[in-house]
Amino acid sequence: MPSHIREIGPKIHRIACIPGDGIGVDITEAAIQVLKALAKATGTFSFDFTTFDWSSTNYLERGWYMPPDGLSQLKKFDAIYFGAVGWPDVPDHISLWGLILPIRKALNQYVNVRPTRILQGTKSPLEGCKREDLDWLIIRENSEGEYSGQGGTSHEDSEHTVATEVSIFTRVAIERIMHFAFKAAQSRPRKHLTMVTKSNAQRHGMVLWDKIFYEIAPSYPDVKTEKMLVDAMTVRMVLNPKSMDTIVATNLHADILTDLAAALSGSIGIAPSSNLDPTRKNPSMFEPIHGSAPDIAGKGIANPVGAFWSAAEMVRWVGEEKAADALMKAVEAVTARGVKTKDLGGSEDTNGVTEAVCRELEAIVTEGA
Ligand SMILES: NC(=O)c1ccc[n+]([C@@H]2O[C@H](COP(=O)([O-])OP(=O)(O)OC[C@H]3O[C@@H](n4cnc5c(N)ncnc54)[C@H](O)[C@@H]3O)[C@@H](O)[C@H]2O)c1
Ligand SMILES: O=C(O)[C@H](O)[C@@H](O)C(=O)O
Ligand SMILES: [K+]
Ligand SMILES: [Mn+2]
Repeated sequence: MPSHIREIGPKIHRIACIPGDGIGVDITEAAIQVLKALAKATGTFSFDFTTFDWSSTNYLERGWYMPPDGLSQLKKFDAIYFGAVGWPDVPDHISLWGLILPIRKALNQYVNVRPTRILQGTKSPLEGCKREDLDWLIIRENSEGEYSGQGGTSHEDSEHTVATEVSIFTRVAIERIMHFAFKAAQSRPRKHLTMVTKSNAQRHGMVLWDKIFYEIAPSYPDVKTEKMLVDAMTVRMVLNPKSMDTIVATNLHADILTDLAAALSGSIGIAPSSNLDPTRKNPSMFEPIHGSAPDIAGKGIANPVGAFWSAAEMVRWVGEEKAADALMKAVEAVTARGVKTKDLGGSEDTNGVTEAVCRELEAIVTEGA
């Protein structure tokens, strides 16, 4: 189209979908259904979905997860929606390093944003924990640390086997994640940032991590800061959830803490994540934090709420704030009515929850128009 001709009609957001494996497929399908309903109800934008069949099943047949130009194909999209990768017949390090990790790294998605809340009509397994007592935003370093992929194995299959798994911490990556975390903390009412570390035992990388946190803190004088060792952090999350707000942690620490956070908020099935390239030079990627759940795959019972919440974050990232709010409102209206999957104590299946959210969306958007 010549540049002087303005595009007419609703805005189109081009989304790459990678359902992957197991329940990744079920929940991506559910998310696409809900996103289509959202676009239809608002009438002001639409999605153009392209699905990529990059999965463990196809890896076993083809010998690759992504084709050689896979990453450059993804770069053409406005955002990426991801299900889950990993299946028992492929070693987990092959699947993770074949698909999700190269995308996060090559597309410079150096932040992983993982919010935790207790949704309406659901409850925490913690006795007496009210909805307002647990509201966290966990900022995960998403490019290096324990996930740098450095190391190797020598003398394999012998009694002298040596394997190293080297964590890498760079000033550049620590500075950018800390700035992101401080800004995130600043944007929330409590303006409180907890830095998670293990600098008592890990005396190089983690010490640099702490040092840069304290170097950067004075640039955000309105943010209250504190430091927590990761082991003590697990105790505090369980015993005193109310005492925390925004949290910044390394790649591995935040991976583990966010599964715990999800469980404390009711279920791993509700937790969303955004793999962001804050520079916006590359598309960002949105996925629930859970994996492919082989134990429940193919049964149609996976909780799609984490997938919908991730989809809402994607909608917000591409600039449709009002639509993102409407989607979350619809999800919570549905959970509030008790329309929930088994992991949340309900009796609905994936499809039942998905259709309820689609119906709710129409009502909410019409009401708000
Ligand atoms: N980003 C990713 O794609 C990602 C994330 C985590 C794990 N994995 C991979 O997934 C595979 C399985 O890993 P795992 O079993 O450790 O973790 P998992 O998150 O897949 O499952 C853990 C438990 O939570 C339950 N669960 C997860 N999501 C649910 C949902 N939406 N609704 C209801 N219950 C749900 C599962 O049934 C299981 O009992 C492995 O291959 C792993 O490497 C991938
Ligand atoms: O990053 C990881 O460890 C896995 O992809 C998964 O566990 C996740 O949390 O994204
Ligand atoms: K996932
Ligand atoms: Mn994880």
